[in-house]
Amino acid sequence: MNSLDHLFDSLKKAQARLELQTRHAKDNALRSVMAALDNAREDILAANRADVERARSGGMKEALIDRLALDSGRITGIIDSIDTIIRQEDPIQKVKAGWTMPNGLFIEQITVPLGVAAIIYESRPNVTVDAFSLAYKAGCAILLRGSSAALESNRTIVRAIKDGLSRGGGIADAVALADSGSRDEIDIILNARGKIDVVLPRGGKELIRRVVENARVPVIETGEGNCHIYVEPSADIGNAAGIIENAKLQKPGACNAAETLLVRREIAADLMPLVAQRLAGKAQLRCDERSKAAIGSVPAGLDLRDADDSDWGTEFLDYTLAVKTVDSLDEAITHINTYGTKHSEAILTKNLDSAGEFQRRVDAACVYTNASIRFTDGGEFGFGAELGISTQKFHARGPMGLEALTTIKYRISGSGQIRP
Ligand SMILES: NC(=O)C1=CN([C@@H]2O[C@H](COP(=O)(O)OP(=O)(O)OC[C@H]3O[C@@H](n4cnc5c(N)ncnc54)[C@H](OP(=O)(O)O)[C@@H]3O)[C@@H](O)[C@H]2O)C=CC1
Ligand SMILES: N[C@@H](CCC(=O)OP(=O)(O)O)C(=O)O
Repeated sequence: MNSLDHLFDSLKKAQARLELQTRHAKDNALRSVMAALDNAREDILAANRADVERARSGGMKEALIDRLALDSGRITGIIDSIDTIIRQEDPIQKVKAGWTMPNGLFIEQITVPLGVAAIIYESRPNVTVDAFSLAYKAGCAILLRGSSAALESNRTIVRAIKDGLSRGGGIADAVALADSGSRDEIDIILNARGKIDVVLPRGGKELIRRVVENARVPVIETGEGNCHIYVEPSADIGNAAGIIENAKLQKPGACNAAETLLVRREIAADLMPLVAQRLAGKAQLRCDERSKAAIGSVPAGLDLRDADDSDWGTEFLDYTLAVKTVDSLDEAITHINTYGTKHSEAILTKNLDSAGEFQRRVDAACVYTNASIRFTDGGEFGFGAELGISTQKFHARGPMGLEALTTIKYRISGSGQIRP
């Protein structure tokens, strides 16, 4: 018996009941959770302030504090995302395909919940609500293991969720928080074969390595985002500068922020001065020799450094952008396929052939033409929320919403057939 066994048991029992709930019952329970979170707003903010203070005094950098910190507006956004999930179709018991065999057997492929899920995630309190809401709607019980940096926020949020479920006729045991703050519980989760049906690690390299090397339960990996923007000679310079600024500055601590800009030689002298101007005083540029020269006179406040080779493989998660000049589309694609993490990649171009080649050859979950890679997000894709962004290829890829929490079952109806 380990410290989480009682949770595994109650989650399993709760999941068996949840799987049989109608859409109406699940949506009512989720509506009640919305109200409970709204009622708990001040408590959540107070708990979050304590987490933020602790994180700040522990030296967490500001881009990551921004991920952890809540304010009333963010709480409203979190509550609204539940409403979007409520409005989504029930993903369970959907007939995906059906056919009759020559012997009269009627075979249907129907969607069913994955079962009991566990998610290990970063210091983002919104994920606590997003992961729970998606799981509940998909008929999955969920064990939440958020970062110890967000412990107080998560405890308060999960208390409110359970309260909402109880008041709304839902199944409060379908959600649990692993809250010892110790990483020992992660090892217990990874070994919970037969108790946990799937583990979703959502975080950086070290977490993913530990999970992949030690898990005895099925895993859907998410991964770090070393994401690129590649600008072709035909790109609209004004649009390109706006997209680069957005992809770097809008949320630099997010996995879908841009880390390296690849600029084609022919456009470097036009684009780089504009990029330098837009990022001066806001981000550090780490340029190779040619992109540095293309900036010309350095605008006031620009933090300009020389790039070194280790920058191409670095996810800065900060106000830092590496810049490299490339001579061809092929060089850009090769660079991305060498250093990228198969997350989100963009080409900015008016040339449809280049766009097509980029989208076919770049090996990533999300490939964009002429848009910011910051859109890689379940909410932005219309899923209401996300469990994370899968950067591997099995079961789910890219932002994972309700469908990622389902699998299929074959339902076969006969009239006495036996196999000859
Ligand atoms: N693709 C995607 O969907 C996402 C990717 N990311 C990536 O995650 C990274 C940023 O997240 P970050 O804040 O660093 O989160 P971390 O990877 O540091 O932490 C995430 C969770 O994993 C735990 N953890 C971290 N390292 C280990 C380890 N070695 N063994 C066991 N558990 C561990 C943490 O526990 P604790 O802190 O409590 O010890 C926390 O609960 C970036 O690389 C980003 O790109 C982030 C979110 C989504
Ligand atoms: N999809 C999210 C980013 C994914 C995510 O959570 O990343 P991270 O900020 O690294 O924890 C968003 O667009 O904000």
